[in-house]
Amino acid sequence: MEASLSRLLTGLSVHISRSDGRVHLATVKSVDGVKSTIMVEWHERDICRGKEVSSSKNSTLSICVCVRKRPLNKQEVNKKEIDVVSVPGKGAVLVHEPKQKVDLTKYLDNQVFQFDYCFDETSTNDLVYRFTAKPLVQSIFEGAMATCFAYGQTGSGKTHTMGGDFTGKLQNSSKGIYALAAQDVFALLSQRRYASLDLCPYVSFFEIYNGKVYDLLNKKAKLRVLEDDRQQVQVVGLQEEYVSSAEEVIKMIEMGSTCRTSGQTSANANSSRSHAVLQIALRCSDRAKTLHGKFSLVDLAGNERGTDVSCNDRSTLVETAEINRSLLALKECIRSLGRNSDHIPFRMSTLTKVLRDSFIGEKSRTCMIAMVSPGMASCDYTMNTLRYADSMYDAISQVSELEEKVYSELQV
Ligand SMILES: Nc1ncnc2c1ncn2[C@@H]1O[C@H](COP(=O)(O)OP(=O)(O)OP(=O)(O)O)[C@@H](O)[C@H]1O
Repeated sequence: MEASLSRLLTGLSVHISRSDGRVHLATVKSVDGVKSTIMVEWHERDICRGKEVSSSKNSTLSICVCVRKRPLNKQEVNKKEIDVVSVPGKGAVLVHEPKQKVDLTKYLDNQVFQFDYCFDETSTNDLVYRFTAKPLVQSIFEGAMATCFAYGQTGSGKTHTMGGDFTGKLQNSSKGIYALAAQDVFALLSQRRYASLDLCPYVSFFEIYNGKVYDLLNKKAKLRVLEDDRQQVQVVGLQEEYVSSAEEVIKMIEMGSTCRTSGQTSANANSSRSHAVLQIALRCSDRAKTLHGKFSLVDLAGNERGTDVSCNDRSTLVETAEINRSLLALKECIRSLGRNSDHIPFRMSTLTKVLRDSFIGEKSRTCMIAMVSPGMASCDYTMNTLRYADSMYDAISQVSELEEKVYSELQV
């Protein structure tokens, strides 16, 4: 993990603020993952200066787009699949796309994409969490509506990243972003600076399948989505349970995930056709339980459905159309958010409707983690995933430099 972290950050240019107000452009020289510190160097009146500073400050960015590459799995290794994805560092990802010239000679077309962060196959969930969802947890204590999406083709690692590891039907959720976020919510709740807010955490967990909402904490009850005349969207009857520990949240995730997959012929195939949404809401302890901040963590449906036109039975076509619509709507909403547009097209799909809070207001914070499979057989899907993420990254005009996001708040 330390090696990955170091590769990700070393060489980056960062702005550091001195206590007297001066700001220097410095370079990250090394990273100490154990002490959570980084060594930075800068030039001051031609003299090279260095300082070890804490890297634990949070980002202030409103939208962050990242890529995570999973390792080749056993099957791919057995089939001697070629790894066509490289993550050289500094937010870049390369796809070595196999192509053929008119004279039939084969060659690799190297496609380069740039994102906020790219995580290679050695990166742990913990590392991915630190750079993606962790800064959003703090933001909900400051009143934000935060959302973290896992996007990608079936089998690319969305559930592994969000929900933790599955062995058969058993799930170990404690290592997924859902659980890591829940643990941090409870850690922050006990901090003195937030204790005075008297906030209570509540959890809901639901899935959206074919444009319908099902409550995963209430026996998969089918729920209606209504919008009132003040444009407030309500999922009528959604169970929202008070939680007193991260362990309780983990139990709910495991229970809800079982409910999500039970009764289906193929658990994985089903999960890839629905969007799962875990929400952690912080409410004031007043009578009305006023909403203070909310974190929505979304494990999206597999995006390959949207491009796969080979299957034409009716239910699959309906599913495909719905997934297409919702992923397109999501892209448009995030692009509009990134451009600070007045119009957010959240009514385009049930997914964006129920997440309306996430796309409006100044306090909205979003993170998209695009998962890619490394094998050559997945190359087209990988390219589609990266193009989708790239169109969001591209649209985020107010995105500041990578170094500013991570370090500009550092005080030396
Ligand atoms: N980064 C990773 N490191 C190790 N194993 C991984 C990683 N990502 C995914 N896997 C493994 O790959 C398999 C498929 O991953 P996962 O179920 O998370 O994919 P998915 O994108 O959620 O698929 P679906 O859309 O079908 O739900 C799982 O066995 C998972 O444990």
